[in-house]
Amino acid sequence: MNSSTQTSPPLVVEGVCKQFRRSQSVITALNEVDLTAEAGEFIVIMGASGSGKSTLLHAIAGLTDVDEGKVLVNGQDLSQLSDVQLTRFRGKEIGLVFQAFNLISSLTAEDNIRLPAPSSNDLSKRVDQVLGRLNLQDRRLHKPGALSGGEQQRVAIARALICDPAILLADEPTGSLDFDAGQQICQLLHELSREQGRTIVAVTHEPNVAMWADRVVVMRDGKNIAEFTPDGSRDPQEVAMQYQGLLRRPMETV
Ligand SMILES: Nc1ncnc2c1ncn2[C@@H]1O[C@H](COP(=O)(O)OP(=O)(O)OP(=O)(O)O)[C@@H](O)[C@H]1O
Repeated sequence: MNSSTQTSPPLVVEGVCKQFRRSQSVITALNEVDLTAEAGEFIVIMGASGSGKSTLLHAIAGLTDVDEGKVLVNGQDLSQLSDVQLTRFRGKEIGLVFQAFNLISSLTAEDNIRLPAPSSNDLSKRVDQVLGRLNLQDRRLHKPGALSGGEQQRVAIARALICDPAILLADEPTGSLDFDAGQQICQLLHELSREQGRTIVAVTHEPNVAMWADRVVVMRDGKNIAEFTPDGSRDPQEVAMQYQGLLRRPMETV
């Protein structure tokens, strides 16, 4: 681990570029993206389809190599790690949550949560803590098929938190949920960032999700062109107006 671990922000993205080659064409998915996230910040990334949101999240998770620039998590430059080191580092420092939950259907909620954690003397205590915090104690022995969508996503978040990662990344975390369940997940992410000083970065299309963020980063054509701070009124229309206003501004003024 890098010696600057103690003082570095949990997440620094510096000048990251990523292109994909498709037969004759080259697609610029990320174009010199810079982003710093502090401990306890809940950041939401919004942008039109194809603007590079998922590619950025994957680059932060070390799931996608970048062509230029670097991603530092807790001071560690991901590009300096071998594949084995990166897998180990990701398991410890980066929690991942997906739209489709990605739980193992044959395992109970408790065993899904336990899965990524190396066995240790205090693992059972940690599992109990996480189950308790996510209000899942009475669901611990249920398999995913016997859980609601919101409960499944809470299990997925518990699994992402079990190793106490520096950052939690969520790709459309409410995309498979109805409105109420989605709002509960947003509130939970908001509370986790506050209570635990956890840095959370979520990708979404929905103003209903973005309104819970400390900071909304707006992406267009692979570039984070602007950002704004929701005013705390939890008004999705207000967030949608701010977002659309920034998105419509000509490139030279943003
Ligand atoms: N593996 C890949 N191979 C080729 N092109 C890709 C690949 N992944 C992403 N792209 C392209 O890169 C651009 C950015 O894609 P990305 O998935 O990051 O956008 P997004 O903002 O997350 O979109 P959406 O909201 O639809 O999920 C798009 O033009 C996409 O087609």
